This record gives sequence, structure tokens and C-alpha cells, in this order.
Amino acid sequence: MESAGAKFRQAVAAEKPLQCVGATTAYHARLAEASGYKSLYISGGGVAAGSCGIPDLGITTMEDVLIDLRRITDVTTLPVLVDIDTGWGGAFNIARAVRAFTKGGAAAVHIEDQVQQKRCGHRPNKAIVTQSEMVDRIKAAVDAKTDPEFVIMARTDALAVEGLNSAIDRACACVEAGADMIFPEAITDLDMYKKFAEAVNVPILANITEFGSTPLFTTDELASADVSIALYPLSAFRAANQAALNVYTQLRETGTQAGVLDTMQTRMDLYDYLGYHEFEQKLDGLFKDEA
Ligand SMILES: C[C@](O)(C(=O)O)[C@H](CC(=O)O)C(=O)O
Ligand SMILES: [Mg+2]
Repeated sequence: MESAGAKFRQAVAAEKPLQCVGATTAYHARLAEASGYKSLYISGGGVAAGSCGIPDLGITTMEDVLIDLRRITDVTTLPVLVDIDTGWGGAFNIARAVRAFTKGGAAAVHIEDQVQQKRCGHRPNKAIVTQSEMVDRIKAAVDAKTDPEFVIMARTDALAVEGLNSAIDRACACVEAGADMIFPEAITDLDMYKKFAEAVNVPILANITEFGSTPLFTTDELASADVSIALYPLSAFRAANQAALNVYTQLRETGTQAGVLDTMQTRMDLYDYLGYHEFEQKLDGLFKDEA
């Protein structure tokens, strides 16, 4: 059977750029698959905020992310790219993470060059480790691969800290160390992607996260800049949060949900995306056999 890593590589080759959408719950993973996406993303910021209710500051553990991964890979066949932040420690921790995420069904992980006490990539005052420490992180990750097709993606946050040339140097050093793909974080101009793509000669990812440093480039614009993957880590999460808040406030203020009913997914739609009726039919069949 084809591995998750192989599937992800095929998806990257088939769609330019491959749209990779964040799913913060297993149900959202089902919605994304039903909407036609060919890959999914587990966002570190999403695990922190959505699953744990805490900020994206390196507080969540490997197990927090693995729980979400397992739930998602249990209900979808799409290849999943996972944000493993800084890899939770030194070389042994990173190696352990790569093995654990491969076992959990991930297709790819991205690991970044921020210090352990990391921040969101689109916030000020980020700090990064030296290039040689980052290269060691990548070597540890590559060395731990049990499936040669599993994708190690190197993320560099260096643009905001040291500028474009340093970020490109780091990306090249990571590719030399065995990184399969590059994630240049918090890009501000479209032509920067082109420069990264030219320099590294492996697929690059553009993080099109909202309300950050990167303009909302379209897929056509990204294709013109040689971007291979367009990432939307938290788009559905942000929208769902706003919708939830609206329901909570209206229900509290008016004493009824009647005014917000038309913003809700119906029971029927909820069930359709779950395959509820197929489950029910199986259940009925089971009872019949028993009778
Ligand atoms: C991609 C990211 O690492 C994430 O955890 O989803 C975040 C996204 C965000 O905070 O908007 C990041 O860019 O740091
Ligand atoms: Mg993150």
C-alpha cells in the first residue's frame, strides 16, 4: 500500500500549488475532504488554541499534537502535513517525534528554526537558533525516517529576524542536510517566493494565514512565483470561532437561538458528512443477524 508520504508527494506534483487546509477537528477533516482538497494540515497554533485553549508559544506537547493527528488519520485518507514546531527538544526528541508522527499516519512534518520558547511566525520578537543548530535538527529528522517517502519540511523564521539572504542561506543548508521541502515563514512579497524556489530547487510552501505578515496571495499568483504548496492553516478555524461566538452571544442576549438558526449546519448535513446513515444501516444489519 502506498505510504502517506508518497501520497503527499503525488499531491504536490499533481496540483500547482497544492492547496493544503488546516483541520482542527476530525470532523473538519471530513468537511475538507468532501470539499475536494487533496491534503490536510494540522496547525500547531490550532492544536494550542483549538484543542488546548492556550496560545501558540511552545506550550503544547508532542502528545497533544499526536492525539489530533490520530483522530484525523482515523477518518480520512488524505495525506496530512503536521506542524511539529521545534521538535520538542534535541536530536533524540526530534527523531522520536518523526517516528511517532509516521506511526500516527502523518505524511509530512515541518520543523522550524525558532528557539524552543517559540512564537507564532507572524508575531514580533521571534528568536532563532544558529544555522548549524537548525541543520542538526534537520539531520536528526532525516535520519529518523522509516519511510523514504515521508516528507521532512524545513521551516525558517529567519526572514523577520535576519533578512532574506540569511533565510535563503538557511533554506539551502537545510536542503543540503536532507530536507525535502522548504517553508519560508512570514513572507511579505511575492517575488521572495521565487527567490527561495530558485535557490533551493525543492518544493516550497507559502503560508497564507490571515491577519499576518503575508498578503492573501491567490493560487494564480503563487503559481507564478513557483510556489508548490499554498497553506491555509487556520481559515476554517477562525470562521468557526466567529460563528460560535455569534451563537453564544445571541443566545445569551435573546434567550433563543431562533435568530441564528440559519447560520447553523443542519442535523441532516451534520450526519451526511459523517456517513451517519451508513453506520446506522450497518447497525440495523447487525441487529437483524442477531435476531
Ligand atoms: C502555520 C502556523 O505555524 C500554525 O501553527 O498554524 C502559524 C499560523 C498562524 O499563527 O497564523 C504560524 O504562521 O506561525
Ligand atoms: Mg505553528
